[in-house]
Amino acid sequence: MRVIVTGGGTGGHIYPALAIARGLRDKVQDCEILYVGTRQGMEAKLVPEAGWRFSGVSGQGLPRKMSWESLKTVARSFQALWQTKEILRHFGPDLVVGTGGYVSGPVVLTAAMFGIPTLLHEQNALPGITNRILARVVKRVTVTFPESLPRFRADGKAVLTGLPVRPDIGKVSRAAGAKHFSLRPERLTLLVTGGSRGARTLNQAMLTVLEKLALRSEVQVIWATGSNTYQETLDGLRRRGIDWERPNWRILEYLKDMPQAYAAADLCLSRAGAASLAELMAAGKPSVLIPYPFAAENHQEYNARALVEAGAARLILDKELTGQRLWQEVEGLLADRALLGRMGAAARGLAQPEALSKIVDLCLETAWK
Ligand SMILES: CC(=O)N[C@H]1[C@@H](OP(=O)(O)OP(=O)(O)OC[C@H]2O[C@@H](n3ccc(=O)[nH]c3=O)[C@H](O)[C@@H]2O)O[C@H](CO)[C@@H](O)[C@@H]1O
Repeated sequence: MRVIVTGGGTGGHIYPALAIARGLRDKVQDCEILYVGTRQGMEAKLVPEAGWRFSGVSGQGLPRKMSWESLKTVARSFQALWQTKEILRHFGPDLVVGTGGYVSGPVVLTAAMFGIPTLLHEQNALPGITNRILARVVKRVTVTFPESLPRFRADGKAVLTGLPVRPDIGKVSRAAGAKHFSLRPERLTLLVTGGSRGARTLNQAMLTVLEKLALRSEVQVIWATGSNTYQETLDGLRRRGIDWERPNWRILEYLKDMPQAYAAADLCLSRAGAASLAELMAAGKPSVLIPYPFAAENHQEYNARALVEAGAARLILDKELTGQRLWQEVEGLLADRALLGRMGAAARGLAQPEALSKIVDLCLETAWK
């Protein structure tokens, strides 16, 4: 069986696509997978590094206002359609799976036009623009939240599956996770990520948290600042006179090894993108969530509420986030291991461990029926 998976722009579209690729390869003997992304997107680096075959097409998100620059973008989009046609002709897929983000558009659309079976996955309760348009031409749509079903349901294509996470998330032992980062498994560990691109406000607030934690060597920290704000974050630490190169702190641009990072963590501080939340549930980790306030229709806050209501997470709104407020929450939670345990169990209770196998089964059904 030959499958093209496509999705890009941010980790929230890329990792579900990689999870589906892995699920298909594990289930189907001789399954050949090709990942198609843009040459500029995060996927161009992440996907080959994860060991998958990758083909890049031109293009980036479509502009909202017309300008000379945006005309060039439209031209690149036509180029992407042409390049996609060539990729489809050479690879000859039995199925094309799209997980959203700009690149999904030309790839899934062209495949559908050639009569190749197509399946989409939607991560958010409010479907993104690419998936809303593509839903009209694909054979199947799989969704994370029941609330998005009515937006696709008219022709009965949409199925509730949950969000597929990388199969090793939640399967790595604490000892192996800590060892991976050369940390000590018996010590309390804080994991901090601002989604796949980092979060400036969270990074700012973290400076105060680290100022406090600098006095507590028994707490370990793994913090991915995001590539764009790594340097300014280190400058911020320097300005506050905080020596960040410590044996118990790992401050990095990006974590390629989230399964190990979750395994090592006792408490996670995070944005509330749909993939991050599904992973927190799969790993059974307590969290403090700071939703990105400018996500379409404030969907990150909506995403976060389910965990908060189940007692799995605490919520801090971005506009209320200060270093002091974050420290208050972190200090209180780190002091109560029993509470962390209950929150972690509540998170695990929300996980949808069958999401990946449901999607893989639907992929096979879509390709072969
Ligand atoms: C600002 C914005 O609109 N963000 C959207 C974007 O977020 P974003 O791309 O940040 O997506 P998520 O938070 O859902 O997922 C981030 C992914 O990146 C991974 N990761 C992150 C940091 C790191 O150092 N290493 C790493 O591997 C996480 O494990 C996760 O798999 O897509 C999500 C899914 O469509 C949406 O719900 C978010 O609202």
